[in-house]
Amino acid sequence: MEKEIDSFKSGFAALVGRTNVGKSTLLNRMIGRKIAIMSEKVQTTRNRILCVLTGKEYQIIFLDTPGIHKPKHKLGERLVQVALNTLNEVDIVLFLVEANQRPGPGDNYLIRQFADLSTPVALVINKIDLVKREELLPLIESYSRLYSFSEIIPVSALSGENTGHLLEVTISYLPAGPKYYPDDMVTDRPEEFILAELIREKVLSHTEQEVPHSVAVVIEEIQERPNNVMAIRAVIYAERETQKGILIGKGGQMLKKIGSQARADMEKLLGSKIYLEIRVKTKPDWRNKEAQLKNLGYYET
Ligand SMILES: Nc1nc2c(ncn2[C@@H]2O[C@H](COP(=O)(O)OP(=O)(O)OP(=O)(O)O)[C@@H](O)[C@H]2O)c(=O)[nH]1
Repeated sequence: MEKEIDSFKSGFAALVGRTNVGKSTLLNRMIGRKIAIMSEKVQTTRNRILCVLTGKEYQIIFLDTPGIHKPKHKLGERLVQVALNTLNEVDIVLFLVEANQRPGPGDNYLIRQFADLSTPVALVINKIDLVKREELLPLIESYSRLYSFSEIIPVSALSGENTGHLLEVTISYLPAGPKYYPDDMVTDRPEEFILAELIREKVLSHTEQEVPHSVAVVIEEIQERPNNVMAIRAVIYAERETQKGILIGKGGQMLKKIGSQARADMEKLLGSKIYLEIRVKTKPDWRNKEAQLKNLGYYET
């Protein structure tokens, strides 16, 4: 195909993969800025995060789909649906797997969803820094037996190895198109979402067991004040009183820690001085109540 230097290319790329394969890390690596939430614990990306990467001749809109997994409750079902709908709307699906793991039931489940897709799917083998080169070939072979991938690209999101190539390949799948977003636009998620995710990230990294996944964060108010100051009010919703207690901590210590670390990240991201006020409330069993899910912003149209 002849390269059309004059034409601008733009389109959508969906990042798909089991939880913890490194989607957020890869997205952040490609965008060059901390947008997606990162955590050691699984299932942290609940919402679809959209990032925009604009180059001289291209614009890629990345959709970071929520970790697809077998749904256990209503929130889970909804997440799977959102993720699958996304795949039909994009120009390329980047299917992320880990170099240090054989294809498992989670991957098979995802690959089965690809069967009805007309979108090209690229197999992106992440975390190649964790394995020896010679281990890659058998892994590629076993994935190739499961699906006919349009591309196979080994990368390390952590070190950045081969992520430039991944970028080039992604661009090659974009159609000629307009610049949808201004150059300086990195994400079209409402600011609230990213701010809430920064708080939830701190909750996840400081709490254990059943607390993290039953927590939702809502930004109630963002107020711009003089001298580049922003005042932000947030609520952390827990399912039970005991969890609320853990989140507040002895003498408010835990909440203080969560707050000051989230604030530091917010200041970095927004370049403003931040006044952050966080309260903790309980909303019993919110995960199974559709109306409450809607209130908490988990339903997208
Ligand atoms: N060694 C190594 N670790 C990586 C690499 N990419 C990501 N990780 C680590 O893998 C873990 C999960 O990464 P995330 O980016 O949070 O994964 P995710 O797929 O977004 O996870 P969810 O949000 O749960 O879907 C983190 O501890 C990352 O530091 C890589 O290329 N090499």
